[in-house]
Amino acid sequence: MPSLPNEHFDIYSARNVPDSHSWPTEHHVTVARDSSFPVVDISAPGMVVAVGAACRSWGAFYVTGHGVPEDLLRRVEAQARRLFALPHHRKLLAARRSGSTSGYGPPPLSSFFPKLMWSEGFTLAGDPLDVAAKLWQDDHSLFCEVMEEYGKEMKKLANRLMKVILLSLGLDEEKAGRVGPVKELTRAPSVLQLNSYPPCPEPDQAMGMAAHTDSGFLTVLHQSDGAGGLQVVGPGEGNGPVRWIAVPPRADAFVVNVGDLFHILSNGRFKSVRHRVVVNRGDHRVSAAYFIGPPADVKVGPIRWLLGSDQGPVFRPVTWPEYLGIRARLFDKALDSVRLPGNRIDDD
Ligand SMILES: O=C(O)CCC(=O)C(=O)O
Ligand SMILES: [Fe+2]
Repeated sequence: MPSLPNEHFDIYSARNVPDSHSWPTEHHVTVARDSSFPVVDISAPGMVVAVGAACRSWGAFYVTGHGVPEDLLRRVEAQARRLFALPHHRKLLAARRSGSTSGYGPPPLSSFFPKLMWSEGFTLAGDPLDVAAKLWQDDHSLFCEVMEEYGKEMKKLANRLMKVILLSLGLDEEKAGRVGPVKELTRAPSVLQLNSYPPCPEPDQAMGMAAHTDSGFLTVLHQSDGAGGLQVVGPGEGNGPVRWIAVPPRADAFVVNVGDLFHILSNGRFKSVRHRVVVNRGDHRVSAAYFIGPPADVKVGPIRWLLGSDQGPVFRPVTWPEYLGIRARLFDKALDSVRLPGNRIDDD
């Protein structure tokens, strides 16, 4: 594991980027702002169509009108910063163990890359106390309260978003409520990933988080104010060079990403968005990514109401853990490996 103490290089006090963290330059291609990156106010009339269009073309959008109190966002960020400010040896007390999702360590996707990333994270899967009690003996109640409150708000928002997105696929209210994996969302695990990207003396050489798609249904991401760093691949991938588009922080918005399981559920209609994080010289960025997915025992396949005589299922059904197992072996070839032969995706 890259975070073993004897291999530890402290990215918080680094004066240069060592070879272990130096990424080849093809990882730093074209970056542009794109004013057509979708912004959807989910409290506004007519937003169902806008959400659907965003999921099809970008697989990501800013969501505003979400109702999550600003004050809670500030408290989450403050607690995340307090966590990352702990000395490395203390953080290691909550190190992510193999076979477990929770805990401290490099980004979970690190094992797929030969170079180390300029970030670290805490994964809170289930009760935040499991992690917090290892770090603070008496002083964890505020951290836990804030993360639990945030988890509840995120679950509410997630359910709302899932419903809207299903309506955008043309399902009526009754059918949207009957889609198996979605109906079961209330017993789905909550997974919150807190990420820390310290300032980097040579940002062009380092990588905050390498390009990937998320595995679940949706990710709801809050990023701290400042220089930003999140980039997504814009529409039109496959026709010419990849266009990495910056998605800077907005105080009034979360970024929503469509993940691989929603790509499967929508039978390929929605794009599972490739994204990455670059770092900067002056700003210590933190983010909180809330992952929404089905309970472990629920199989996810294309929604049957989306299938017809001219459109068969493009993917075979998989559970989330099964899919994570496939990703652990194949990483970005995982979706292809659950694709059924002979069916293709219609591009809208
Ligand atoms: O920090 C960010 O903006 C993105 C984090 C992310 O992509 C992830 O945790 O999967
Ligand atoms: Fe991600």
